[in-house]
Amino acid sequence: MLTGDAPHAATSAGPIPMPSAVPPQRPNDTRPGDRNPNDTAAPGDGLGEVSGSLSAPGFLSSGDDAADAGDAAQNRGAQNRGAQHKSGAQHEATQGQLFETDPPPWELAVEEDVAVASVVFRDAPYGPYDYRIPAEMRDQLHPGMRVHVPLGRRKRPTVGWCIETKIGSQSGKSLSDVAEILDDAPLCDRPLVRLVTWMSHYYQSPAGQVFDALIPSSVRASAGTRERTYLTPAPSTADESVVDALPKKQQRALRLLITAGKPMTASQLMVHAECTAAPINALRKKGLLSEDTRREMATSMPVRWQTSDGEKTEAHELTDDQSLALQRITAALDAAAAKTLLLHGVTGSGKTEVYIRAIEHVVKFGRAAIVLVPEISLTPQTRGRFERRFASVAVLHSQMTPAERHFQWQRIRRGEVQVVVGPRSAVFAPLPRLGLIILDEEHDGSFKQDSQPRYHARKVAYARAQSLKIPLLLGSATPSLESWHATQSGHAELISMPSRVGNRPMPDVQLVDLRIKDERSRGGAISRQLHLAVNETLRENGQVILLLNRRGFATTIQCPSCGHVVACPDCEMPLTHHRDGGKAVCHYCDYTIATPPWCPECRFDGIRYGGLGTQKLEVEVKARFPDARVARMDSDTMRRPGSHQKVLSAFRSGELDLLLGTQMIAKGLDFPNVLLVGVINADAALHFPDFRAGERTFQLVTQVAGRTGRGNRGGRVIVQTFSPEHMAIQAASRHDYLQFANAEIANRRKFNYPPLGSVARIIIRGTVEDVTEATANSLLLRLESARERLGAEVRLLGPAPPPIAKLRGKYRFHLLLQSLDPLQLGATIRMATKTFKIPEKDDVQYVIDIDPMDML
Ligand SMILES: Nc1ncnc2c1ncn2[C@@H]1O[C@H](COP(=O)(O)OP(=O)(O)OP(=O)(O)O)[C@@H](O)[C@H]1O
Ligand SMILES: [Zn+2]
Repeated sequence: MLTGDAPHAATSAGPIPMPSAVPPQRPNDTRPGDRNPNDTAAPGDGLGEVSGSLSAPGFLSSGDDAADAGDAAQNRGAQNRGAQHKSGAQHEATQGQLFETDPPPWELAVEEDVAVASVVFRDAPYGPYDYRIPAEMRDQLHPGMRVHVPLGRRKRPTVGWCIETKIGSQSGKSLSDVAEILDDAPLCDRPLVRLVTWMSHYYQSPAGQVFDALIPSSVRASAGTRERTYLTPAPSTADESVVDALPKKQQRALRLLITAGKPMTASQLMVHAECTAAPINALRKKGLLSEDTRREMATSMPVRWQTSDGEKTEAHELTDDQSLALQRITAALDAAAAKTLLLHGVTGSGKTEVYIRAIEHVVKFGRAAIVLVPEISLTPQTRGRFERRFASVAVLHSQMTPAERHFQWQRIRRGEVQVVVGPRSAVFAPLPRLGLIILDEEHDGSFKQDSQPRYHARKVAYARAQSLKIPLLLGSATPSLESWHATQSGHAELISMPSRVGNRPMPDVQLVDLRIKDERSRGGAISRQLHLAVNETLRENGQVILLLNRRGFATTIQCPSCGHVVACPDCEMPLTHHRDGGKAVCHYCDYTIATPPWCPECRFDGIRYGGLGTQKLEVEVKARFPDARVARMDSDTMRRPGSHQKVLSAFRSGELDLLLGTQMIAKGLDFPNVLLVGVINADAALHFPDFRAGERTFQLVTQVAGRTGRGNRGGRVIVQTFSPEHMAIQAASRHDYLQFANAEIANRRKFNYPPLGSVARIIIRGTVEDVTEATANSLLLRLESARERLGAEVRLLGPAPPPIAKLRGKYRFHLLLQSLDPLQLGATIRMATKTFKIPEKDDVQYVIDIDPMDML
């Protein structure tokens, strides 16, 4: 979400126009296939099929809800799909075949045949292109390895990824040769290579770039390793007379190496034989030593993190809800089926304990699990909960050094790890015997990557689980509508845990209507009720959490005389005033200036800071409650590694009374002494021009409310809002997920928004505004003609300037595509962009975002 904790409501821009009716497109007799035989992104046989079958069930990508939507056009879509895709059982079978490991093709080969490698590249041209595999490399080259190959007319040596090895025909003789193999072993196994090609196809992102997302750069660069050369006696030394004929020192060194019976480096041998380098070099020259160079970790990695914030974790005796949930999960595990399960458990229902038990079941059978969590949840608390229950856990997080990351990756790949816990990229963890994937807080926005490849970890996890025939477990107190809808349409199994551990009641939520003047406090952000409640809580030695989802001090800097708003020259967004350091900062690009003392337009002395950020709230809190020990948690105060942990353990141990901050404090925290949660402005995200605004607001309020009432002392919540009657806020105040989900699904159905239909977005950006717009328009024309040629039912909207119309000095336009069928959507874009070239002088780029999570 760019650089801000919460992007500012872009008040100047209106909502993206979304006409309410889908213009009916005449369906063609021939339904568009989703793949093009020449398509670079779907190389090889059947890979296009894979993408088809993975998205066909519509789960998380929507697309087959047509049947329950009921109108004629939609039913037509359903029939089409019926014809295209096989029924459940058949479908399973196809998928099984697709994911089976093929035998190495040359086992079946006839002699004249040529071994060929398909290679993809990071930069254009992306490939895949075929290369001949020289005979001596045949046994060494496998998919998932990097190679050096000549590329282009000038035969420029280029690094590429091998995605397939196969037998080519005689014409293969004209192919260039693979020049060099760069890896000793594949960096990913075949199912992962297939995942790459699927992602490349589905997200329309070059496979070479997907590999880069999959394999950490630290692994590609062998961070923290060095090359060492090991010596062993050469075969000729088996002849005693050869050894006997050597000078004394050489003899001694060689005999030592022979009796050692294991390889040694030259320096090890020097120590053992108490000699200098000279005799060893002499032996080398005589060919009496075999050398073997290997790359290995420079040192064993120190474990740098502290595994606890002071919480004690023992195994709990399961509640009835937990036992039932666990039974359903273990049944899926035992059935070895690619089943998706949604664990909908209210806040504090003990979902983590269920995950741990499920993983114990997996580990018992020698398999391993991945647990994906939002980055923000990678607190010592989460770590501790897993690390204390399993012998071998790898926690991946953003503050690891490259060497640590590489070290963990190697451990994981060697099969030494039972559980990998990490943010979205951990979905690619190369566990050799993966048995279960879990997404905790599966609704969280951080699972979507906002740079190429713009994948969603839930969808990728789904694809990986399907291909390996293992269960995928999604957990949340506020499931995404995508996952919820999947349970309603039979694509996922719903497991509910409707009550809290120990039958603790859900906290009482009180709404404060900020429209009523008396409710607001004069000049401050804290209402009278909230003020009283904080005081009362502090008197009882309880702890308080206050949520304000906007960082900084003041969110606008405006001149009261001429109305000028100080804005970023590159993004045209209002700058946020940060009191520490007296800075004005752009939350989109981090552009920073000293806060202007007077109006830069009219020189009026008395510029005003409007709006409210966490820094200002902190000042107010300290003034109102001078005796309280207060800490602020937002991305400004949490920059340094370990700062999170420090504040949280101080809060747990009771050294702090009040924690205020952005959404960082809303998630996952489990502190029994929090008796009061205050939400300063629940509507902050409600009026965004985004169809998910209501969903985000519901999730945020429900999640932060869930931080209280987790101990024996109860808890309550005060939510300040200008829209107390809004459905999302009403439902959150009653902890009523079902009411929210049903109402929201009905809303989305009106416009076929996800999860009922699929959306894609193309962002076009450039340095000159009208050139950029013209490019967007010509892309639109191509999309229209592709739609026509494919007979695809796709709605096209735009081009229009998005709410962030300028970013980092570039003008932006976007096009939105909507369809009930993700395959038609993908095919239309693929066809339209296939040969779309923008002249270099225009300086315009475009990015495709499939299933976008924001519209900014
Ligand atoms: N069976 C049990 N008996 C007693 N305590 C339990 C049991 N299961 C879990 N707990 C405790 O209940 C608390 C809440 O559990 P947990 O944090 O897993 O909830 P959660 O469902 O993940 O909530 P949230 O969605 O709010 O993060 C924890 O302190 C946990 O140790
Ligand atoms: Zn900016």
